[in-house]
Amino acid sequence: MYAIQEIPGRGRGMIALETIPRGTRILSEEPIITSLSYTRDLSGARNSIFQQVNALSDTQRQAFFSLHNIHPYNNPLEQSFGIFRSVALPLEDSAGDEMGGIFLDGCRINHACDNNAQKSWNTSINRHTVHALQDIQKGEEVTIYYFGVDKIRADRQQELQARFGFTCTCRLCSLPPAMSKKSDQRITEIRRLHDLMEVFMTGLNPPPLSILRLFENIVRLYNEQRPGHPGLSCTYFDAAQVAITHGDLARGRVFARRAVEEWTVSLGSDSPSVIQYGHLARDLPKHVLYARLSNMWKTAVDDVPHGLVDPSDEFEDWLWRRETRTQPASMPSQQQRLQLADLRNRTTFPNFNSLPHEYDIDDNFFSIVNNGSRMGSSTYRPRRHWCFLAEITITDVGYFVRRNLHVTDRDGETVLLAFHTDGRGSEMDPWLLRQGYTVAILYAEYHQFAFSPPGIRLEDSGTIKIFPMSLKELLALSDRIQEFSQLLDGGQRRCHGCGKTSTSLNRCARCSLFWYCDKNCQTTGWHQKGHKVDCKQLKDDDLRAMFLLNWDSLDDFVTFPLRANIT
Ligand SMILES: C[S@@+](CC[C@H](N)C(=O)[O-])C[C@H]1O[C@@H](n2cnc3c(N)ncnc32)[C@H](O)[C@@H]1O
Repeated sequence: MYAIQEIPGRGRGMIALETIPRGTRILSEEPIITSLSYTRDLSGARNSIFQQVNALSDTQRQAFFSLHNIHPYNNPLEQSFGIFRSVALPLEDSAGDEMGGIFLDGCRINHACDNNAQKSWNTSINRHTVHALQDIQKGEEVTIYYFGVDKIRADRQQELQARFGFTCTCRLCSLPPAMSKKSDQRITEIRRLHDLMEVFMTGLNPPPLSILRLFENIVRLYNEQRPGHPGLSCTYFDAAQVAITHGDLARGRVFARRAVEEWTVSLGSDSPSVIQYGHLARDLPKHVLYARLSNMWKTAVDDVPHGLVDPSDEFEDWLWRRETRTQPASMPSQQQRLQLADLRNRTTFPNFNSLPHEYDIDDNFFSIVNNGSRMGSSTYRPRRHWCFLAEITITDVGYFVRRNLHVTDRDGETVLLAFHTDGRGSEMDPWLLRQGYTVAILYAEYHQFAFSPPGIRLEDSGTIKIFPMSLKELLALSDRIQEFSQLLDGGQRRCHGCGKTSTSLNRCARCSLFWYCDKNCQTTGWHQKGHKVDCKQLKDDDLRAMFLLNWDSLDDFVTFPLRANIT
């Protein structure tokens, strides 16, 4: 499959003698010399290596002494140690201790930052393996990545020079500056998301949707960096764990299978990861983490929506629990304009994870003006109004510089709401800053804080309103308004007292949103159907305006008090 050959400017290297398909095991090799870490016992390691060299056959010893050595030496003992330090590859002994080893072919493989093969020590078979990460063409050099994690170009160059004595000229290192910068940005972003994940994971009950979003972004960045990136397997596996800890066996199985597929390609079907997790993917309900944190995402293993094929955009939407994309808002018809807002409408009242990201132009919320190109001087403006609704769950998250709250949306996602307003939150009525009350934030955006998980950075106190009721109560009120206040076909409405529909009902003189046949029905509505409470709440002009505003068309931004914006 391969030959070890001289390659101009790189010493010797491994060349494919035929096309090697992705996932092929190119090499499976035992070490001829091993040593524990020499930093602990330098002279012991040096002597042990030299003894092993002397015990090799003549052919092997000759092959060993022809290996690459970047260290100066005066005698065969120093030479042996220099070679070992220059080219040894990591392995584990049977006790799990980390060691280094010499592999006559494995140690000939050169580095590329966009390597086409993956090296690994396989503890199931005690061999060093190399697998093709992509199809490798006949005559192409087989390359591996000398580091453990992705690094930006400058760091790679500096470390390859310092540790291995060469300047890398691979495709990734030779990209034009703009593309190289983009690649570095992706690598930095992947690292940042991994760090963020660590922060999340140390929390007591990390918000699962936010974590899933993190993994989704990491997978996207890996794929943009290069398809089949070896980091994908662990990310899919982490996503599987999040799904199953919340009872979602269907997605857990898809993620686990993807992880196992990627590991099979890069490590082989006999690798410990594939053996252990392949079994897990087949028997998820028995996993120790199953529903460990909650059962809020409960699904059975086969609960994949009917008709969805993997891969397809719809399948990915389902898998990553993406809010289904809504149609861009168009001008509402006269009939629609007469409709009262439904606070359960997810386009107008999105949950946290469906909010536009502050640096993203989301077609659902923004449209381009000036007809210019996206890169040019054109600007964007919201195409509709939207409002984030969430219940205050913690009122005193750090009081020192500004007021910070924790709020929870209707999907159970808890996020930080940080007051970056002029008064840093002091302009809020303290009586309203209570656990269990509901915040409404106009034009809220998904903000990535530097030192805490994503949340909402509130800049304008005119865009927030707190209603003294729980989110559940607010949504229930919205449901009643949908049922009893909407104009039905033929100009009818439904009586809130007796439920009959008619064209000649009288409306409540106080709130003007509920309709009744007569005094009797109004008394029934007031005392038996809760209108006494609703009507009192609806005295707040802003609450009434939430239902009356035409959210679908935007002439100008609106702020609280909203009443002024109702025509
Ligand atoms: C493990 S050895 C690889 C085999 C080596 N080329 C040989 O002739 O035995 C590592 C050394 O190979 C060379 N090397 C590896 N990757 C290289 C690359 N992309 N460009 C230039 N030299 C490289 C460097 O001298 C490095 O110290």
